[in-house]
Amino acid sequence: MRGVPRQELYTREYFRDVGRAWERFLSACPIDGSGVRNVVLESWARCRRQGVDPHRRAAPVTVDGDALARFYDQNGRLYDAIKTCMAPAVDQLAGTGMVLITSDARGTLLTADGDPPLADQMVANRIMPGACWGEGHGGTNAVGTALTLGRPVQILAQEHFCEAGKPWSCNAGLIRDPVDGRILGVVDVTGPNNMMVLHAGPLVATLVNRIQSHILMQETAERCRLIEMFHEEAGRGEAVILCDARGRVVKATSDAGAILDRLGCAIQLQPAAAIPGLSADVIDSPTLRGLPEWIRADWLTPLRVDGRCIGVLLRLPLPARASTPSAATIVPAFRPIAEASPSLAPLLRQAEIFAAQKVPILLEGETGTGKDMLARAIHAASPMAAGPFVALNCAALPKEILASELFGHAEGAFTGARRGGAKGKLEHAHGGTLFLDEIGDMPLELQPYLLRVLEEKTVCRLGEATPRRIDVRVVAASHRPLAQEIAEGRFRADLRYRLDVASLTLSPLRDRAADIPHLARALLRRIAADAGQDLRLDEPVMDVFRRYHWPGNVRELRNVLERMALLAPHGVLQWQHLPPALLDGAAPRPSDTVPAASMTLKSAEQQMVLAALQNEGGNVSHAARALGISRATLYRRLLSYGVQP
Ligand SMILES: Nc1ncnc2c1ncn2[C@@H]1O[C@H](COP(=O)(O)OP(=O)(O)OP(=O)(O)O)[C@@H](O)[C@H]1O
Repeated sequence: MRGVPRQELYTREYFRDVGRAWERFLSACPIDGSGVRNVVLESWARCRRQGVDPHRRAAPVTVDGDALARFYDQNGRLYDAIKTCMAPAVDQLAGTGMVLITSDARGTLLTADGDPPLADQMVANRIMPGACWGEGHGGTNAVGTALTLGRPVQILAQEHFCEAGKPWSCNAGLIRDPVDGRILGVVDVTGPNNMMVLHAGPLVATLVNRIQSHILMQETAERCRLIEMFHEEAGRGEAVILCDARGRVVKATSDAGAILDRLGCAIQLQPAAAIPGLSADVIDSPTLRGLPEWIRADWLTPLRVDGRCIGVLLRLPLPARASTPSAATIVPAFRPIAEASPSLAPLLRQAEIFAAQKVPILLEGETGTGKDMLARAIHAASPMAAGPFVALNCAALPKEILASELFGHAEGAFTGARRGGAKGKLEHAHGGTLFLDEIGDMPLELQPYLLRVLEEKTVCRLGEATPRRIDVRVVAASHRPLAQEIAEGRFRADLRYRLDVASLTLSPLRDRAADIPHLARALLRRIAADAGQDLRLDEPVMDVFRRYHWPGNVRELRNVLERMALLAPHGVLQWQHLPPALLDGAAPRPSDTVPAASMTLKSAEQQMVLAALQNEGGNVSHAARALGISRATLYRRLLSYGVQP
């Protein structure tokens, strides 16, 4: 094998040698020293490896009929540029003995225009839109081989691997994206005349340049429009990345790179760098298929012109909140919970995903942790939101009444049954959500019936045999872990498995001390709004709140705040308004690192001091006197407990 000087390429002898070498190649005979160009021999070897049929007389048509219109759409920008820039050359093809071809990046032809006398031969070999001349389909040819090698290529007559190409010589150049250099497609000049095609290089290069310049102009105009939209849309202080329709970064705020790092996306925010998986196609797909996991759907703002997505704004969560989903990035139904309890953000993210499905959801958590509130938010965030939300407490009713409340009853089903029968909560909740609170207290005998309803999605009223179809999402809650109820024989394992398709456990307030200030302020805002009064919490009170054990969880916190609000004449809730139980119970928690003995002593002293102050109505002098210490000592003590006198 050797490189062949250009002037020898179009001699009769060369083509005779190439023809012989091809025959030998097909019969698997050695062809060393055949004189055929390396670029051709290497391509033949690739074709053989890919199983291309050398006797193929026509390239395969891979896109036709309705698919052709979609194909032009998908290559919209390239196709427009080709049509605009090639029109003058196409108009002058008559009498030239030439064909002008363009293809996409796979070698599927977008256009094929020829001198009219060549039309029949073009059709016979499938030099036409929709036919694929990629090397793996059409064998060695300028379009396919240029795409494979990533550079301009000429392939002359016998050098083609398939018979379909042998009547032609072709000269191809690559169209590259002017922003990132990616190959977009090919321009190719083809004809039966080797000489003419060999000298078509400048024509190919001119057409390629025109097409690339046209695309560049379009891209530049679009980027300017995107930057305008960026300034209109992005708020001050936001961390935002602006990407074009292919996910390529156009602009980013200075903090965006660091946030991306933190989110685990290792890309450098340089011009033309692309965010993998972020493109107009993904954004326009109904389920955002292909969107990388680290990007949340609500961080995306598609930017459209005439309905077409030309780019996207990616709003990143700010650094302090980047490790967990922030309240701002959580769907509105869950936002009040997230704002009051930031530590619940990961759980709410899961709830958001569960809410979107119709699966049963099980909520576990101590009393007062917010199960009822979460159930309502799940309903509001679900596709059933427009339907009813019906709640039933399974612990509150005797067995017979609970059965009738849940399943409904037929007329005469039992003494006292309603005339005409009555719907149960399951039927009332049709098209919506049924919240079964304290499910762990549902009598064992009723549990199989509920299980059947969940499995068959039908309900039979008591005293009736006809099943009625219902479309209900069940959210069940239990303040006792159901696993323990099953172990003690009070709950059926099969019902738990059915309910436990998606389960969420709300942790007790004492385990999320960081939430306490947020919760206290959120609850106080609500109490203040109800009372039509301005209410404020003194910081020392917050310290007591943080230390307290909260057996009644959020409900208890709300009750404490309501009580304090009643006692606070000027709307400032201070430590002297705290209920004694809180002062008594605000001893340091076992998790504190103070040694046990000193902890007891310290807490006893603290309780004594605070109780004295409370007894004296907050008067420091009187309390100091009652305790037998100086005012200065009392102040020092209070400061050491974190209480501002
Ligand atoms: N994250 C939260 N943000 C604001 N308020 C909350 C939150 N969690 C709970 N609450 C409030 O606490 C109170 C108790 O909540 P909820 O009734 O939802 O608890 P629960 O777990 O269902 O209690 P139970 O097990 O006793 O039925 C309600 O007033 C609720 O509004």
